Amino acid sequence: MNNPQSLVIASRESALAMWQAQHIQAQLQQLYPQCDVSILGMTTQGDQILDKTLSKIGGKGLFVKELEVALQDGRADLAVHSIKDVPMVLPEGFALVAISERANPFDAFVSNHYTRLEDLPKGAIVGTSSLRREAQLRARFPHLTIQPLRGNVQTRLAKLDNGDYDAIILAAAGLERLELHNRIRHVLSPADSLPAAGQGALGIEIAAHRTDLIATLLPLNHAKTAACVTAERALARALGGSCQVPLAAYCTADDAGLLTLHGLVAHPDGSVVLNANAQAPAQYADALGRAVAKKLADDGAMDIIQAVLNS
Ligand SMILES: NCc1[nH]cc(CCC(=O)O)c1CC(=O)O
Repeated sequence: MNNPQSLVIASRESALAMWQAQHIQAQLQQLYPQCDVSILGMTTQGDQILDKTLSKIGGKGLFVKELEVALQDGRADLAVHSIKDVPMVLPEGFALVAISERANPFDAFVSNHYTRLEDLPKGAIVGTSSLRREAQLRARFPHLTIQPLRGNVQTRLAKLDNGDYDAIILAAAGLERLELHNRIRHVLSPADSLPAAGQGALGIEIAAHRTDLIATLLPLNHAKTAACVTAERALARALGGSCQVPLAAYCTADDAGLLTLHGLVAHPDGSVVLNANAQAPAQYADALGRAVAKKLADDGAMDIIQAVLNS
């Protein structure tokens, strides 16, 4: 059935999540002009619990669970997520049907007084609550002080502007979507900060029993992005990854469909950084992810990950 009468999109209520839901809403409205496409905004546990480090309270699933309940009970047809916030293994009964075209995949350096990471003096305070960002920063710039920073994008910027930090690291995509690109001083190269699996891409989730929606939503899928994100997520999944571990995965595709996947696992203190990469045609995206994960595991990644999970 490719002429839906109505589609309800479940979304978190943060400004970034709402922008993302509206972005998909506009695409669906263009595909199906007769359809009534609406957004159901919801607050999730992840939005409410701001006082603890996210990795200690259950991780990324906290941002998607309420949306999944709405999918399950039929209040919504699809959920739009930043795919980097979606756990590598979906709960039983849910499926990702589409991954839309990726925006800027990189991390951004944001500061009111400095232009680049290289310019920060010894002891300068950099805000991030991502173990992935922290580990890479500590390895490359051991003279910096890393301090936790949570909240939505606007909250984090307000904490920077208060003077609590000399600089903060945020995903470039989030800032660009919110028309805050003027806050970006410098986009970090993958060598300075390899991004999280799926960073900058959106994932469309449905309840698995809603097979009627598959054909409807398939046009939202961007094949090249989907192949890259599939490889990145396979790597993260093979290493038991979530935001609870300092893990990065970034894949590019050339015009012939050849994927190049980079993976990184690092100790949060920056003392060990493991890198691995490999190439494969797009149809082997999942195997490519597992192959790079295997290289990292052979180099000792599981010891680092276990130590972090036990700490
Ligand atoms: N962890 C929160 C989150 N989830 C998605 C984005 C940005 C958009 C994206 O990566 O697609 C952000 C903000 C950030 O990491 O700075």
